[in-house]
Amino acid sequence: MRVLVAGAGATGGYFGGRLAQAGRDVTFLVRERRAARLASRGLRIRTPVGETRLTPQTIQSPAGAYDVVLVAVKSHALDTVTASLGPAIGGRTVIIPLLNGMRHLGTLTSAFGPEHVWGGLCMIHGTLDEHGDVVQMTGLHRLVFGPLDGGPDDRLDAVTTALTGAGFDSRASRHIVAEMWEKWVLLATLGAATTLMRGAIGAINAAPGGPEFLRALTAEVIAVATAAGHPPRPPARELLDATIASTEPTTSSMYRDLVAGLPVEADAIVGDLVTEAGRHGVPVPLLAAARANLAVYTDSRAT
Ligand SMILES: NC(=O)C1=CN([C@@H]2O[C@H](COP(=O)(O)OP(=O)(O)OC[C@H]3O[C@@H](n4cnc5c(N)ncnc54)[C@H](OP(=O)(O)O)[C@@H]3O)[C@@H](O)[C@H]2O)C=CC1
Ligand SMILES: CC(C)(CO)C(=O)C(=O)O
Repeated sequence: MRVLVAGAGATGGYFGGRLAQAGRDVTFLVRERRAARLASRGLRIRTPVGETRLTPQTIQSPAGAYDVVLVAVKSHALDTVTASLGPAIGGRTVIIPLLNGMRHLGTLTSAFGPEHVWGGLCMIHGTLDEHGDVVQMTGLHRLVFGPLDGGPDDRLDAVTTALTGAGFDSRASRHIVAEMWEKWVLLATLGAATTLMRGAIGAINAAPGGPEFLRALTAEVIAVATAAGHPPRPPARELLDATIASTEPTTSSMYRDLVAGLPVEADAIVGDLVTEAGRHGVPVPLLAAARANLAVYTDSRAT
């Protein structure tokens, strides 16, 4: 199976790199500067247990169809990458986005049709270092994917074979929309809390009023997801409760971006939940404050 990974950043570089390392036919769709960096340094992946260096196949525009396209760009790059993907999409191509939030499903489905777009999510604490090398900061590395309607799909077995057994946790799901919402709830809580408080979950829990703040924010996010028809199921609730109670320096990719002065996915991760809350009449003062905080940050970057 030919796999195209659009974006060779923290997530695309990690999961695409691991697939390539496992001998899968992987090509990265990258822009000029990233292509030059990958050509000179290779794709280096640093993990808590060691470092790998690969020589990745890269292209700057697709010239033919792929069987699987993993979309691994930030939400602000989605329109541009979507516009460039056309030639990569053949009759049976499956597009699996790794983006956080849900809005990208609409963008991809409008551009390519529902028959091509599956759901997907990844769990990793990843970043790029000053050399552009991929850094997996903890042992977490999970990929989940599946048809949006959960129904049978004659491409599922081949896609599953292509994306599993490559040195990270990976599985197909018949409930991918529920799993994406559950991940969104977790990530929005983490992202809103850490960016608003400018600190990790452990530091927030050590602050006076910090645990109460985290519990109140979590309750808001769960209330929105529940009103939208996607209440997190018990295992997701348990993970969320454990995450917000943590004393560890747990952060989110949005927090790491903010601290680095990079653009943040404010609308896709937090803003859309506030909009959803408004639609259902759910009061979300803390989430709204997190959205305002991110808007101030975004405006300050522009000036
Ligand atoms: N990092 C993490 O820990 C996690 C991130 N996520 C989610 O995954 C998604 C991707 O995030 P992440 O991998 O961290 O982001 P990164 O910023 O690390 O990587 C995104 C990559 O996309 C590339 N890109 C942007 N526009 C284009 C384009 N038009 N064509 C080709 N490549 C392009 C950028 O390359 P260039 O160098 O050219 O700018 C960059 O390398 C986000 O939605 C994020 O929320 C999910 C789980 C964990
Ligand atoms: C849930 C978490 C923290 C890990 O995958 C994440 O998705 C992120 O940091 O963007």
